[in-house]
Amino acid sequence: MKKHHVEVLISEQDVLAKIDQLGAEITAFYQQKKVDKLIVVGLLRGSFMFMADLVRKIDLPLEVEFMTTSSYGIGMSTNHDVKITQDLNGDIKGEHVLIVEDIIDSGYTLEKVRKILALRDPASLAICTLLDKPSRREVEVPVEWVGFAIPNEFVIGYGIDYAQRYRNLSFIGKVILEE
Ligand SMILES: O=P(O)(O)OC[C@H]1O[C@H](OP(=O)(O)OP(=O)(O)O)[C@H](O)[C@@H]1O
Ligand SMILES: Nc1nc2[nH]cnc2c(=O)[nH]1
Ligand SMILES: [Mg+2]
Repeated sequence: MKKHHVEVLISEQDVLAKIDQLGAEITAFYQQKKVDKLIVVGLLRGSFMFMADLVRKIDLPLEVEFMTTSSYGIGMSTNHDVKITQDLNGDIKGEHVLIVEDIIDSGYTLEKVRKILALRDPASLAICTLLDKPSRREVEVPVEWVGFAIPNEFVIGYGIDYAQRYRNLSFIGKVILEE
């Protein structure tokens, strides 16, 4: 870990207000489609906190699943080699699936997960990400719900790490490198 400090980018209050809004939009969308059950898939580890708060704001019958992906290791850049280190437990054929992610940056993680899950024939597949860094995109991925579009800063907190630290912060911060 390089010498650095952390500044607040999005406050806890703003994060929680956005999640209220996302939960209401997601609920209305699937109610309108008369979906009777949703499978919400969180991508570990980054999405664990967002997932926990978001599902409490989705007022639909749902099941929770997790998949573990990894591409950033201990540094600040992706190696583009996204690994699925733990798969879903259940079958999603014929199910309505919502993928929940903390951040989309290059797009490689969500592109891979979206492709893999689409091959399993779900009834529908959608993505909700809390953060989006559009200026960093290297591969295009359709994303149905975005919480905040953010500038090209290395962010941490609210589940997101720098070398595995800071996941426990309640706000989204940015890492400022020193020297
Ligand atoms: O759009 P991309 O460039 O693929 O980057 C986004 C992904 O990178 C981070 O995960 P990471 O692989 O670091 O693992 P983690 O979720 O365990 O922190 C983040 O949580 C996203 O999953
Ligand atoms: N911690 C962290 N992981 C990321 N993965 C992709 N973008 C980011 C980022 O800004 N911060
Ligand atoms: Mg991740």
